Amino acid sequence: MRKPDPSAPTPMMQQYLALKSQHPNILLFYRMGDFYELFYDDAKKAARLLNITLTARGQSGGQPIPMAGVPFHSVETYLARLIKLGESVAICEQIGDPATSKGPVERKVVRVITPGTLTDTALLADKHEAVLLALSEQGKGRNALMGLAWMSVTQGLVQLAQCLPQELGAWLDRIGPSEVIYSAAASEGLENLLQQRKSSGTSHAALQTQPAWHFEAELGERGLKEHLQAASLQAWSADDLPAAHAASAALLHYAQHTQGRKLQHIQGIVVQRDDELLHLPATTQRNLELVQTLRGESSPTLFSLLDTCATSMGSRRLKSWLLMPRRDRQQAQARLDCIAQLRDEFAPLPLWERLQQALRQVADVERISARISLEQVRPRELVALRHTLRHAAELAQIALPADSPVQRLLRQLPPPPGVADLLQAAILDEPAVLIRDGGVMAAGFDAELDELRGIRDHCDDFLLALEGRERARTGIANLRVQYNKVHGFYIEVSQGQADKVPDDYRRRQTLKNAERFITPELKAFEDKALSAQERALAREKYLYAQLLTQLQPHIHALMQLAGALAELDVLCTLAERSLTLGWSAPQFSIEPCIDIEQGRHPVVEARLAETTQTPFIANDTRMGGRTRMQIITGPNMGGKSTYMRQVALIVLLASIGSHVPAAHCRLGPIDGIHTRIGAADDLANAQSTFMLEMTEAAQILHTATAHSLVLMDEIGRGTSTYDGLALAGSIATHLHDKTQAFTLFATHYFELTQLPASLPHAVNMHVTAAETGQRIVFLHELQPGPASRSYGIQVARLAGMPAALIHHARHTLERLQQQEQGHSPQADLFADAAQAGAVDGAPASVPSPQPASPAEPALQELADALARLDVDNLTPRAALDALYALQAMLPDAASAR
Ligand SMILES: Nc1ncnc2c1ncn2[C@@H]1O[C@H](COP(=O)(O)OP(=O)(O)OP(=O)(O)O)[C@@H](O)[C@H]1O
Repeated sequence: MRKPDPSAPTPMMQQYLALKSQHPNILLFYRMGDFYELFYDDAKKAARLLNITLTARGQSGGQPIPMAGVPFHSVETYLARLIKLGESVAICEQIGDPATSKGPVERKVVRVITPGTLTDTALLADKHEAVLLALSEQGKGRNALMGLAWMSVTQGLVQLAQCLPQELGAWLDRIGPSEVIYSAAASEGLENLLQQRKSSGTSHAALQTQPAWHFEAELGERGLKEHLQAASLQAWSADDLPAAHAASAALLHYAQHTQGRKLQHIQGIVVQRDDELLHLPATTQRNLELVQTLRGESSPTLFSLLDTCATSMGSRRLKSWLLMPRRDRQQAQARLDCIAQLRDEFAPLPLWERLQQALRQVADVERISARISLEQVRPRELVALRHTLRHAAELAQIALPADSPVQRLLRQLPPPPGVADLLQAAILDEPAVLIRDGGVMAAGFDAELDELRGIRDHCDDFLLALEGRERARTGIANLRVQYNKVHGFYIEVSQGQADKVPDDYRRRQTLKNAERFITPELKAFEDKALSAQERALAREKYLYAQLLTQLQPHIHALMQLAGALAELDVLCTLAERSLTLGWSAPQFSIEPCIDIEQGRHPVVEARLAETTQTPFIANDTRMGGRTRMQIITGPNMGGKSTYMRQVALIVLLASIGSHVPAAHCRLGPIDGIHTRIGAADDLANAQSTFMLEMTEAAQILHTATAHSLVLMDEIGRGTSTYDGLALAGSIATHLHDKTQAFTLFATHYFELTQLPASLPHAVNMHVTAAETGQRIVFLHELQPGPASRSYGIQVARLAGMPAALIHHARHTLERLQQQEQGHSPQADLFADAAQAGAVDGAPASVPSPQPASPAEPALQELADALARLDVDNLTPRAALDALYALQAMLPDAASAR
């Protein structure tokens, strides 16, 4: 006999390795009793990521096998951490019976959890959509085309797009996927782009490659048709998109693979086209703090201010409206029409409030429906669904004028008939958390279950009744029906009475003083009773599965209902926000314009109201016609950034069909909002602040059009004054002459205020401040014309700089200003450029100083005299005298008088 090889893997390890080979790139959680164990490299990685102990089990090739494990009852916490880190996990369960297994228990990977395919309540935040995106590539060089297909598994809507490779970044910003899958044979360009976005922190999406053959256009088209049960995709305008079809092939395959089943709940496809959506690059999303603050927090943001939604479905929908606004105004106008009606009284409450009260009772129908389809739904979710269906039916009954905008939405609310009744009949009002434990199905739903439960619950009653009947039948007064673990149920009769038992009594056991019998009736009861508990549980599980099957045909209708509820919720929210925050409905025009009266920054306004209770100063914005560019100057802290952002936010809010924080707003066509505001150092990507600044500015110059809104905040400050000034001037001129975008250009370079002299569509604006003594008060009012001076030193003083330092800085400033008055090339930089008509907007090179005019020494004298004046200590009389004296010093004093 051959001796077993001690280094050969054990049967269990063989099983593990076979399973692991099917999931080579992700962590395999291998169930062993009360633990999930990980082995080899998986164990090392998990130990590092989860901070759990790395141990060893057995040996392989003479080496100990690394092992790490997590208890099964707390697995969700560990999974959540891994998913957050972008990892994917295959869950392998024991599916065989350990009692009857020879060798290792049969095991199977029952689900794969990945960042983009989450459906689990415990792993998925209520207000967050986990989006899976598949990317395919078609053609090469000038014919290259990217195909995109994406979905949230809990939403059941596949979205498709095609774009040029250079447009992919904008799409990735727009979609914000949690996970991206692409071909293992992807081009270097695609691989680099994805990796670079990840390493620079632009995207946190997990990246997964899939075999190239998963990206088959024909396969994708067929898959979509199957899901939609349609002969063609023409009705969705999605029939001629081979690259997107190829991506959807991989998308559907991957999603189904992770869920371990076909996705029944895919209810539609939407084709997104670049020219139909507003451009909102990642930088804009970040700079405008739409859903995240610059510090990465979730509040205060525009979304956090808006989101008073009654349901999570509404919150998710609102977020997607904010991040994917459309260019055409039809959709926005339709929403505005709804909001107008929702703001109306619907005695005794405004309509929005009446509806929102009902919506507060509504559960997350979208996710519940998806989980029904994936057979993951929990009993209590079904109870919540039942309640929701009743509320939806009531909402649908609200009498509104026929064909009014809200009525059209309400018409989509009647729930699929019969579903609420079925759920009512099938599920207990307060079922157990998991079907695993039983106690879920309602009484009266299934006769067999009722009987099994009856036996279990009424065992004692039955035995007492039987005892009574048998005593009467036999005439044996001390006959007793009893039970013990060894012999089960029996009828005990004392030895003296044993001869009175009827013929159907079978002897079970003879004791010294008694005989024990069983009857056919008692035997049948025993069979039922002993297994009633187990069988009741098995029956419940069976019935629950049957119920889910019965619900499958209604998924489509439930998903539609979810969509209507979500939309209604967002519209009610926008109506409420507009009333609470004092917003007004924007008007759309076909003429290019951004015309805002009394505009406010909604988030800064809310914060001011909360913290200091100071009012926000509203400002007007008039662009269009002649004016395309505002050069904005003014002191630090004056409100330049706030003003520029408020214009962008108002434009965005109007584009999604919301009211806006302004007294009045008229808006022409807008195709994108581009921003270049401040720069957080991109250390991770080893890009200098200045490099990043220029990269972002370059992107804007390439993508913005005459219909874009561009915000440029202090461009050029990351380099030397002359470089920065020259670049800032050139960029402004390019935006004015070439791009012709609506541009808000804030700058600290006073020289740039000379640009409007040569740029006919540019105007100077400044934020105001007042100085009292050495103090400065920011008025935050936007006024025409350039700022007269900056207040850097006053702001530094406000910031708490030491008094001595401020004093020193004042002196240095005075000296510098005096020198500049003598011979400053900077002051003339743009005047010169303007006169020379600077080619392509580039300011002319630094000009040589002009020959001194004969008046200059006299002016210098005058300036010196002015500087010497101690204005604070002058009496009114002395001040008047000083004024006369100064005037007399003017070179042509005589003519001046
Ligand atoms: N219109 C306004 N009404 C009331 N307060 C305002 C207004 N605009 C700005 N503020 C307040 O002033 C602060 C500074 O504004 P902001 O950052 O826009 O100034 P800035 O001119 O861009 O400054 P810097 O040039 O230093 O970047 C804001 O945080 C806000 O509290």
